[in-house]
Amino acid sequence: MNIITIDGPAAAGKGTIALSLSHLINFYYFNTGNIFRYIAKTIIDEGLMYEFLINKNHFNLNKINQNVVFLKEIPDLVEKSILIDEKLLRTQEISDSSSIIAEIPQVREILNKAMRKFIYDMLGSNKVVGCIVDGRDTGSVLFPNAGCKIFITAERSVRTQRRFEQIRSTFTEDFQEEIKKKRVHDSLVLRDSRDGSRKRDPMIIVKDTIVIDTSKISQEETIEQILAIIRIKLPDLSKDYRKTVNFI
Ligand SMILES: Nc1ncnc2c1ncn2[C@@H]1O[C@H](COP(=O)(O)OP(=O)(O)OP(=O)(O)O)[C@@H](O)[C@H]1O
Ligand SMILES: Nc1ccn([C@@H]2O[C@H](COP(=O)(O)O)[C@@H](O)[C@H]2O)c(=O)n1
Repeated sequence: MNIITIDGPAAAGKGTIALSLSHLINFYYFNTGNIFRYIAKTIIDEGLMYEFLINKNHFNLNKINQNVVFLKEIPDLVEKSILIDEKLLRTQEISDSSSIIAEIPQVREILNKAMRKFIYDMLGSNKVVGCIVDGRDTGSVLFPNAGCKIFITAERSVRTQRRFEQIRSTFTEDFQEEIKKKRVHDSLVLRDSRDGSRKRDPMIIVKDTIVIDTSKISQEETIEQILAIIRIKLPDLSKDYRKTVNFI
């Protein structure tokens, strides 16, 4: 199956690498984390986060139905999360909240179904050669039959530094929160812990996955390594793309 999954902990570089790679091999790129972030933003915007926190396992998802038609129009939800300005989803508050929301089995069930359908429809439409999907459980749960599974990681201190610099450089003053490295670090620790220990679909490395530690290598080197893996894992694709300079 022409699906490449890239999983890994927060700020490991999944999104950056997946996006560059998608341009190089002409795959559609889908960031599953943005879906969880979009739900978190909606719950926060509706003023329901407190209620969600104190009532986590019994939170009535229909409560946010009025504005996002959460349960009725799931495909719409995926579309909406794609269309939204990504900067709005990248605040510290949303990062933290999304991993809390992602612990709820009902949320995962609904979103997994919608995301799978979206990607299969995309592949079935023949508009794209393949899809790159990144997240935490894309190789283990979402697309266990993916042709190529990568797990990108990096030491926590490296990830903290990368995220800190990313926030500082990306956000305009309007979105700028008071950024403290300790806050960024603490948030990563918490998210890693929640994502790795939740009962439903935790972040794990399944056996047919190739792990790349990017702590000491550049983005370019990481991409080179992944292209080499793709050549082996998706040989038919490399045949189709023999003429594509970057892929040979
Ligand atoms: N060798 C590297 N590989 C990947 N990203 C790197 C590397 N060096 C620096 N970065 C930077 O690290 C930052 C974090 O990357 P990115 O946002 O892609 O992480 P992520 O794993 O998708 O995070 P999250 O899961 O929290 O969304 C980016 O600013 C990226 O440019
Ligand atoms: N497949 C996924 C993707 C994401 N999550 C949760 O969403 C949070 C935000 O994701 P980012 O990739 O944008 O950082 C993340 O911390 C996870 O809790 C998930 O559970 N499964």
